[in-house]
Amino acid sequence: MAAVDGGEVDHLAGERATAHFDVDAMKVAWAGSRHAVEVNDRMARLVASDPVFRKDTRTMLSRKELFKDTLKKAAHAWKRIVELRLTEEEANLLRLYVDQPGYVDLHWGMFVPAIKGQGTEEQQKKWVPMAYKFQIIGCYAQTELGHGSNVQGLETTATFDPNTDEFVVHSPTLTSSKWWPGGLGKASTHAVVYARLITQGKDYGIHGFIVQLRSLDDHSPLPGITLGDIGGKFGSGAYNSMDNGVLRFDHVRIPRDQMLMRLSQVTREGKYVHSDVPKQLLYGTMVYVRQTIVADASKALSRAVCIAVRYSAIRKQFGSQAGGPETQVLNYKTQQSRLFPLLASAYAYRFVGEWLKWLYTDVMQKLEAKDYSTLPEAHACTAGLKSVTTSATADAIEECRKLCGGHGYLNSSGLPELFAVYVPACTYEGDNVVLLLQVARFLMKTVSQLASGKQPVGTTAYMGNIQYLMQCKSAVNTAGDWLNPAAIKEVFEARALRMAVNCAQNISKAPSQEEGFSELSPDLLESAVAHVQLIIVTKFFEKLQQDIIGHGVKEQLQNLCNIYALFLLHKHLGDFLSTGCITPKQGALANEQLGRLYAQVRPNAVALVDAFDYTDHYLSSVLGRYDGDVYPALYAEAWKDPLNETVIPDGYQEHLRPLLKQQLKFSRL
Ligand SMILES: CCCCC/C=C\C/C=C\C/C=C\C=C\C(=O)SCCNC(=O)CCNC(=O)[C@H](O)C(C)(C)COP(=O)(O)OP(=O)(O)OC[C@H]1O[C@@H](n2cnc3c(N)ncnc32)[C@H](O)[C@@H]1OP(=O)(O)O
Ligand SMILES: Cc1cc2nc3c(=O)[nH]c(=O)nc-3n(C[C@H](O)[C@H](O)[C@H](O)COP(=O)(O)OP(=O)(O)OC[C@H]3O[C@@H](n4cnc5c(N)ncnc54)[C@H](O)[C@@H]3O)c2cc1C
Repeated sequence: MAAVDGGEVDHLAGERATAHFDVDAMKVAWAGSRHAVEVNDRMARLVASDPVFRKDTRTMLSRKELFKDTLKKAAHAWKRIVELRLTEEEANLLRLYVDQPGYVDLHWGMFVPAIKGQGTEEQQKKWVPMAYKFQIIGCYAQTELGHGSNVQGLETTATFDPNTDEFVVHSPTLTSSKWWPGGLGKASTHAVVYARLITQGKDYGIHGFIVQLRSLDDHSPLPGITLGDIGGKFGSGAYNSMDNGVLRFDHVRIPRDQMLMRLSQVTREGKYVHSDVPKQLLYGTMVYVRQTIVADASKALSRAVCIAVRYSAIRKQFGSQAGGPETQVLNYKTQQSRLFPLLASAYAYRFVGEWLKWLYTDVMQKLEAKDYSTLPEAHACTAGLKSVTTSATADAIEECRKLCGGHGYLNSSGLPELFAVYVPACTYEGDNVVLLLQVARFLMKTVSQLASGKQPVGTTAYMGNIQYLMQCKSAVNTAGDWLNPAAIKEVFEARALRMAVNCAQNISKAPSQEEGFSELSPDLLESAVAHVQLIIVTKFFEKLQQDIIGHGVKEQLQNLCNIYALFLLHKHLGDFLSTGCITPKQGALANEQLGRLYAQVRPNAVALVDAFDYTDHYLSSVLGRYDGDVYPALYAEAWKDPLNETVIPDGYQEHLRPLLKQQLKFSRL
């Protein structure tokens, strides 16, 4: 302890020695089980030890080289999966640790789930085995040039022709071109295409269809199909490994049985039949993926935080008196107050992601039993958590870059690429603002039902306590009182409910519900965020109620949970004050307690990021190396840049030499 506070520990081994908890047990808490630690570790090492999966020069490749490299890695990964007879769990992890976005993400992540979720048993029997053996490659073609968020506004048509028992898929306008689907540009042979179903002259809205795009013999586009890549994207390397595509149909015919018919059918005669299931199940694949994106947020955030914490323990600046050692930047209170809430958020998102996976599985089981009652909550939770965790994670990765100073801006820090790959998560699978407005809509509905005496359940159950929560005053009197979970939960519940009720009251004053919703939408966003943050805080507390084993593990998690909650309270102090949930004095006490908690985390910080159990290969950061040997690695990495392949740069003879020889002179000189 003294060594850390005194700034004498100058390498990571020393940092690890100051930890007050059992790191191996924390690895289990983080991964979910001992089995999960073992399989994660095995797959990460398998990838790290395979030269085909190297990624240290990735940011120096041209787009074409990068794409070819992605194809190579995907094929090699598949070869290893088959050779080693990996289970589905192992195969998913292997792909995760390959860590290069590519067509396989959409094939496994959306194409297969769309067929499983929306196809009949017969359709699943036909298509899923082909997809599982990679005899076909699929993508998810929903978004168009003119519409992404407004799914009901899509323009592609699928018109039933009873004469031939086929659908005719067509792109009637430029804006109806499919635009963005990952894997579509160059790799996919098939797509699940979302189009307006038209039969017997009537438009029945958006439905899914399986459409073959490319020949299975030579990969050329099938007649009537125009397709390609939509062009380079943000950042070097990064998401440019993905072939996001454009696709147009010119009266392309597909058999009737390639309409995904689990939710509704078109008969041989062309009659439209809708099963008695909610039509929102059409959006089921998006709900599934949003749930996986929350788990991904904790992965991305923990990677960035791992890099920033380790480097902050190595990096020293100032503080040297009379030749004494300088201070580790991790010892600066400002560095701690920026970094430790992000560390706490990584753990918070991990646990809420775990819970969301449970919720999703539970909802799916209920749907199988034709109980659709929990669908709105599943939608609100997945949409809200996707939105809040991805926005915060994107901001946090950028903050970690800044926390690493100048070196954080180098590609070799791993942070620029991580940011560029991650930031579109705020947009794909639903723009974060659009999704929060869905949560707000759900909250307004719940509030309006309170008057009729309907008891809210699940994550809105707290709203049932409206009499108390609308008028309660926090009893916090000292900084230490903020360590009481009940005190924290109460103010988070009161804030969320009061914000929702304020919005509902203001909407009710508008000429119409719709106008009120639109006018109040900025406030509704904040109300939705307050509700989602309450869910995250609550699920962290619930995690602490579980059986957590290992010396000191629970105590560390308690600290992180309190940091997460009190950091939010500090950041959104305006909400808590304006709704009268706390007084300014109580706000100041929360901040005081935060400072104390940071001091408790400090000696454990490096061990807390070690518990993520990331290999150096997965982190791909010279700053985040496990051994902390940062400077030689930074120095060596610079020499790998193609610019350093020659001492004299290309272009010297044409452009530098003439300049230096002053053959071009200003006439006035
Ligand atoms: C392991 C591998 C993983 C692979 C992928 C992993 C990570 C991602 C990696 C890379 C990215 C790769 C892929 C990206 C893919 C995509 O982006 S696919 C395209 C995604 N597109 C969207 O998300 C579009 C967003 N828009 C919408 O979801 C809807 O259009 C919207 C909900 C905004 C509005 O729909 P609309 O029908 O107009 O709705 P209403 O507002 O009128 O609502 C009608 C009622 O339906 C309820 N509802 C809406 N959505 C859902 C839903 N998903 N589930 C259940 N219910 C839903 C809504 O609440 C309304 O209910 P009430 O009438 O109020 O009761
Ligand atoms: C990297 C990446 C991968 C993708 N992969 C796929 C894929 O595989 N398959 C696929 O089908 N699609 C894919 N997409 C498309 C993606 O799903 C859409 O881009 C996303 O849903 C957002 O829709 P949009 O582009 O139409 O945004 P827009 O809706 O046009 O958003 C523009 C702005 O308008 C605002 N806005 C829109 N509607 C409202 C509203 N009602 N109220 C207030 N503000 C609003 C938004 O907040 C945003 O600020 C991908 C996108 C990206 C970036």
